Amino acid sequence: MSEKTQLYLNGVSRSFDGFKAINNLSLIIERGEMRAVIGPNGAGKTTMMDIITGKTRPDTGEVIWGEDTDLTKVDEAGSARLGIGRKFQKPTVFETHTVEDNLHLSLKADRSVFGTLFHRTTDAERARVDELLDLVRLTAQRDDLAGDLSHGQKQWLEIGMLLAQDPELLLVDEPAAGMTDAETMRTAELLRDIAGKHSVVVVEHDMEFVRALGCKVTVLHQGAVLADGSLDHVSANPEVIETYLGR
Ligand SMILES: Nc1ncnc2c1ncn2[C@@H]1O[C@H](COP(=O)(O)OP(=O)(O)OP(=O)(O)O)[C@@H](O)[C@H]1O
Repeated sequence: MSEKTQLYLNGVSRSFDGFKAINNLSLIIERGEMRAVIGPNGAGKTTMMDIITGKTRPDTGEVIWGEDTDLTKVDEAGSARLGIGRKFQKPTVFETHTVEDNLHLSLKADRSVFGTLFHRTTDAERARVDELLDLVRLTAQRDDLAGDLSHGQKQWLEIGMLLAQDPELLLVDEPAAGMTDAETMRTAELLRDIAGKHSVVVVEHDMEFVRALGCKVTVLHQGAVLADGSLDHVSANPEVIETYLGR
């Protein structure tokens, strides 16, 4: 494993009632890399993310974080503490709080309740919130209630809330689902801005969006890697066309 490796999956399998949802899956994500994961329904994309975050234990195989941390021994809270942030498909923001307060609350999330109650916002925290607002394209909406944002804006806010925790890896599940075309393209730009500083793994079905991400693509099928490389490279693969793109 090289020093650049952030996440290493080797020979990972997981069955549910005899059905192999993940079947000898191997994958390496480098530090700062963005990777798109595509594949038909039931290919194992969600199960793969469940295994990375410690929600699901693999039956066999290695899941290593950084140099030598065994993620198969860690639960979801533990993986979050290690620096793995996960964005589920449905946005979960504090609807009755402003956009800005949502970000402040996320910065403080690792404090005890007592600490949060008596905490005074520091200049450094204010600067960090400004930076996050800018990054997630919500500076103009900072005083709006999160509940009043569009679906796409809520997704960006939640990405900002995860970034407030400064994760080393961000797992993002179908961010473009339900977005307008313009929001979809802005989301791709946003994720491109985040990559480099953070590793980003994006599960997605929208091929226009995947193209806009401009990153390496991994095609999952029946719980294993069917192909990987550039979108053009995997799109020309006859097996990928047969099992996924040609449908
Ligand atoms: N907890 C579980 N119990 C039983 N079967 C499960 C469980 N989790 C996943 N599976 C099965 O494992 C297979 C892979 O599912 P998974 O959700 O990982 O696929 P996916 O690639 O994310 O699909 P989609 O694109 O539809 O979200 C499916 O056949 C699913 O029914």
